[in-house]
Order: sequence, then structure tokens, then C-alpha cells
Amino acid sequence: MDQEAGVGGSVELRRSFQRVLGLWTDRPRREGATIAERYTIQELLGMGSYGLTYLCTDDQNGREVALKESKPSKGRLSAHLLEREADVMRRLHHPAIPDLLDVFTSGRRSYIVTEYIRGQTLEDCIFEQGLRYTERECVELAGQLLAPVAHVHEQGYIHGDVRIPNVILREGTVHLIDFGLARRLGEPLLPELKRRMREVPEPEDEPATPDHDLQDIGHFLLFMLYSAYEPEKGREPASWQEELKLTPELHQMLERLLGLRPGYEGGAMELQAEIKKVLLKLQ
Ligand SMILES: Nc1ncnc2c1ncn2[C@@H]1O[C@H](COP(=O)(O)OP(=O)(O)OP(=O)(O)O)[C@@H](O)[C@H]1O
Repeated sequence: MDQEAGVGGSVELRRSFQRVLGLWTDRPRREGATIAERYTIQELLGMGSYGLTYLCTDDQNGREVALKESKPSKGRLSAHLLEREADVMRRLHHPAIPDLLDVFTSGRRSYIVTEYIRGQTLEDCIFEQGLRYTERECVELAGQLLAPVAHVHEQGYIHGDVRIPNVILREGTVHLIDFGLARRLGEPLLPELKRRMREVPEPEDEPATPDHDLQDIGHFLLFMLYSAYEPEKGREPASWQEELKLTPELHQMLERLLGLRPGYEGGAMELQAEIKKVLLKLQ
């Protein structure tokens, strides 16, 4: 018994040590620092579990770029995940997807550099700016989002993480970012990707199909629609079907996207046609 406690204790101690070491080795770089003698940091954009993303200036041409750096404390795994992301992005060429500009390693770190999309994520639009979206605006944005998603599918991949923090709105136009969970059609969710996800519902173990992204678009639509939802005082929380008073055509489209009715076997093209029909009803 004592021995087990001792072993458990030493494992805990090692974990704490790794955590502290991680905090130190992964600490963000300061503004103004230059990476690979080319990219000067303007600001830290975000710190994920496997990488840090900075807004940088490319000193060769003055362009703003998003530079993602692997975390050294996560060793080979974070570099491998970045390489995977670069492999997918290399194949994508779409106006609503940032271009991949550079991939390199420097010291023990790997980097990918993409076009910087100056705008706001839809998550920030809703939760920081408090914007409310009408049914029509939500469906229009979902329709716009479908274009880059369809392009990813045509290249033989799924995005795997179509959510409001990964959609940037720039001058009214949506852009899809963060291909860190993208995988080939038919590919199961690899353990290294699973570890990167916060929560993995069981069906994610299934081989990737376009329907994964279409379901995510269903959840994306729900988030957007709830931005305008005002609960009546004292009313118990209920299902979205009861809370959101939607046009019947949109209600049905959402049920199909969320797997409550037969889905869109014709993939993004079929959904695009359905979105056009729903928009006509929302004139
Ligand atoms: N090309 C880009 N243009 C503008 N902002 C970007 C771009 N790429 C990433 N960002 C921003 O940088 C931050 C972190 O980016 P990203 O989501 O790619 O990192 P991540 O490590 O994959 O994060 P997470 O683990 O939370 O998914 C986010 O706020 C995101 O909006």
C-alpha cells in the first residue's frame, strides 16, 4: 500500500515538474522578437495545447501573416501535428481559406506561416461584441461557409472542426481557419488528433466522411441562431426545437444536419441547393 502511494507520488511529482518546465519552455515570445530572421512578432493571437499562434510581419514584403509555432514541451507530437496541418493546407486553394505561405523548422520547433485574415471570429462577434443574427443572416453565413468546406471535401479531406471560433468574418465575408484536426476522407481519428481535442464523442472514431463537417455546420447554425434567443423570464430550458421559433424549412434542414432525419447524402452540393431554397422562404 505504502509502496503504491510512493509510486503514485513520484508520478505526480514528475507530472508537476513537466508542467512547470512546460510553462517555462513554452512561454510566449515577446513582441518585436524576430523568428528565422524574417518574421517579426506583433502580438500573440492564441495559445493552444500544442502550439502558439502569433500575428507577425513578414520582413521580406511587409505582409501580415499568422505564424504557428509548435510547443517544445510537447516534443515530436506537436511538430508532427503541425506538419499534418501543413500537408492539408498545401492542397487547399480557396479565397475563403488562408493561403499556406511557409513551412520550416528552427531549433526544436516547427512552424507554419499562413495568410493573416484581419477580422473577427464569429465567436467574438457573438460573445464579445454581443451581435445578434437573424435567421436569414445565419443561413447566409452557413451558405458562405459551405464553399470552403466543399473545397476541402473536393480535395479529399474533412476540416473536422467547423466551429464559430474557427470562422473569421472579414468585411462580411467568412473565412475558414485552423486545419489542425483535418483528416483524409475515410481516415479514422488518429490517437494524436484525439489527444488534441477537448472532448471526443464516440462517433468521432468512425472514418471521416463529409457528413462530419455537415453536422458541424448544423451545430454552427444552432450557435448562430441562439445569438438572438431571449429566454422568457422563469421559463425552464427546453430543446432548440421548442425554444427557437424557426421557419419550417429551416427547422427541417437543421434536423437533417443534426442527424434527426435522413441527412444529405449528396454532400455539400445538396446542402447548398437546400440553403438556396430556405433563403427564398426567408425573403
Ligand atoms: N490565418 C489567421 N488569420 C487570423 N487569425 C488567425 C489565423 N489563424 C489563427 N488565427 C487566430 O489565432 C488564434 C489561435 O489559432 P488556432 O485556432 O489556429 O490555434 P490552435 O492552437 O489550433 O488553437 P486551438 O487549440 O484552440 O484550436 C485564434 O484566435 C485564431 O482566431
